Amino acid sequence: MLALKVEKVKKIFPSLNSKGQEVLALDDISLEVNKNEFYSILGHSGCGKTTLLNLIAGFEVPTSGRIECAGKLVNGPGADRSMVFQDYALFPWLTVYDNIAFGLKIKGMGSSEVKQIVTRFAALVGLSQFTGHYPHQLSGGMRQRVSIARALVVDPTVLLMDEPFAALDAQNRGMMQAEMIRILNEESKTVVLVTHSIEEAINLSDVIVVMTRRPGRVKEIIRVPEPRRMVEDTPAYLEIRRQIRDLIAGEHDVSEAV
Ligand SMILES: Nc1ncnc2c1ncn2[C@@H]1O[C@H](COP(=O)(O)OP(=O)(O)OP(=O)(O)O)[C@@H](O)[C@H]1O
Repeated sequence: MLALKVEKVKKIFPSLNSKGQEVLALDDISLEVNKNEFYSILGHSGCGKTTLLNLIAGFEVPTSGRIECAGKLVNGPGADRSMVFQDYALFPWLTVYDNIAFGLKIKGMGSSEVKQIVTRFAALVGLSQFTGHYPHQLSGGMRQRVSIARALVVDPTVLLMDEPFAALDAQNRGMMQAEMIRILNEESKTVVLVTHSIEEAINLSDVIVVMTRRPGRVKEIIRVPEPRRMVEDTPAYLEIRRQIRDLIAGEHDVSEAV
């Protein structure tokens, strides 16, 4: 079953400068993401990865083409798509409990049901002991777990993640990748992740989309042979990493505008 369909999407941004040049950010992007598949988007800086996520989230509108989530046309933000941001975007004045509960309360859910769901997801991300803490009392990795729990409680059709672990040091980053695999094993989800890390994409994904430089187009779609079970430094791992590195390195640095 298709969770997400991106069909021939183009995005042109109006000029930000006095020269009046519009920016063709994305061109002819088509993707079909099945339920419970994990997609990663890789590509050079400025190729439109965040723009693609923002279009799927409904924060931006495509110039042409269409996006469907579970068969429904995306025409604005919705609870069927939640986003995890690099900078966590937590509410600093709310406790971990209230940050996680936020989307449920907005839906008007009663407090006993909210408590049941928040307790379950706080445990899922390993924060049961910290529900009374405020974000400033947590490490970066813990804040990102709150952000992931907050995104998951509303049971989105698609979880969108924009470089969620980029602000973490290498050790925490590795830990969060392992956590993500554990969470997805317990709570199957359709995910679209934007990352700059080839290794992160290989470790987490079923499918890796390599984009061209701007205007961002789909350059190659690669299926990971053993999703979430690839062992680093084995020949299969090194081969897929080489393939992706070559694809990205093969993109020349030419700026284009329309
Ligand atoms: N609101 C906007 N108005 C004008 N141009 C924009 C806007 N948002 C993005 N762009 C341009 O669109 C292109 C794609 O930007 P985007 O942030 O999606 O790239 P990215 O691949 O996510 O980059 P990075 O990896 O550096 O985060 C860039 O040239 C950017 O300057």
